[in-house]
Amino acid sequence: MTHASLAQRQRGDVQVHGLTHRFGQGRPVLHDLDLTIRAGEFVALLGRSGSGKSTLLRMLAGLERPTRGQVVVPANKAVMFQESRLLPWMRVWQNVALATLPEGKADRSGAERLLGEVGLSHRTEAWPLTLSGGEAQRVALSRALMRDPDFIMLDEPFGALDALTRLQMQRLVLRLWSRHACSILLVTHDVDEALLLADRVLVLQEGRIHMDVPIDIPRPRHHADPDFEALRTTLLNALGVFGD
Ligand SMILES: Nc1ncnc2c1ncn2[C@@H]1O[C@H](COP(=O)(O)OP(=O)(O)OP(=O)(O)O)[C@@H](O)[C@H]1O
Repeated sequence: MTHASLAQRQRGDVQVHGLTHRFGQGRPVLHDLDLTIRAGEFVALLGRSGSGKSTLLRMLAGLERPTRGQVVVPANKAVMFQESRLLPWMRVWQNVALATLPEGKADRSGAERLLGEVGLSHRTEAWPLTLSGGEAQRVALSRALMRDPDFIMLDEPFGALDALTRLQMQRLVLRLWSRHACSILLVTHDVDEALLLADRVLVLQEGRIHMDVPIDIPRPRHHADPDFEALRTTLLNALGVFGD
């Protein structure tokens, strides 16, 4: 292996080999899955409800151990969920700075800088319960970025937001991704969201990768672009939407 490719792997490749998982004695939820996410790549994971998306994300996040197989993930990683999971008794900046506490000190200026990046400079002193849903997710994004992670996992991060806020958040994620040069795995139910954001879209079906589609449309992307529409049809077909 060359120095360059070794450095790249150390910086952030995610590698999954032969991953199989079952809960208890049930049938496998993930079947012998292989997957690579290259450093800096933005991958979206689509799949019908119950196809195993969150289970795969939890394995990558180290929250669940696979029944069988190998998972190699950068040590410096972060996860963000559909709920912001902020601590209500801490101010916004403290919730963000909390991510650095394992290193021993609360980095207030780092937290405030990131809150500025997500457009919340004016809310650093606020209590989480006074935030809108979109603001709370911006705080959660800042917290995820606090330790300058190589790999971020986003599990339906905008699923609970209204359509307009969701569009704003999608644009924000793209900006943050290009600025912070990390890899991202986005779990979503939203085909358009996957197509707007990702370099590559994976379709998970009953625990297997049924489709792996590179999205070669230049950014910024538009819903009405014919290539976008063609890929939307392909992905909706793969999800079985037209078969119901
Ligand atoms: N802790 C658990 N114990 C038993 N079964 C589980 C557990 N977690 C998930 N499952 C099962 O594993 C399968 C995959 O679940 P998972 O949550 O990964 O799907 P998903 O694709 O993320 O679904 P959704 O889009 O609805 O969130 C489902 O059949 C689910 O019932």
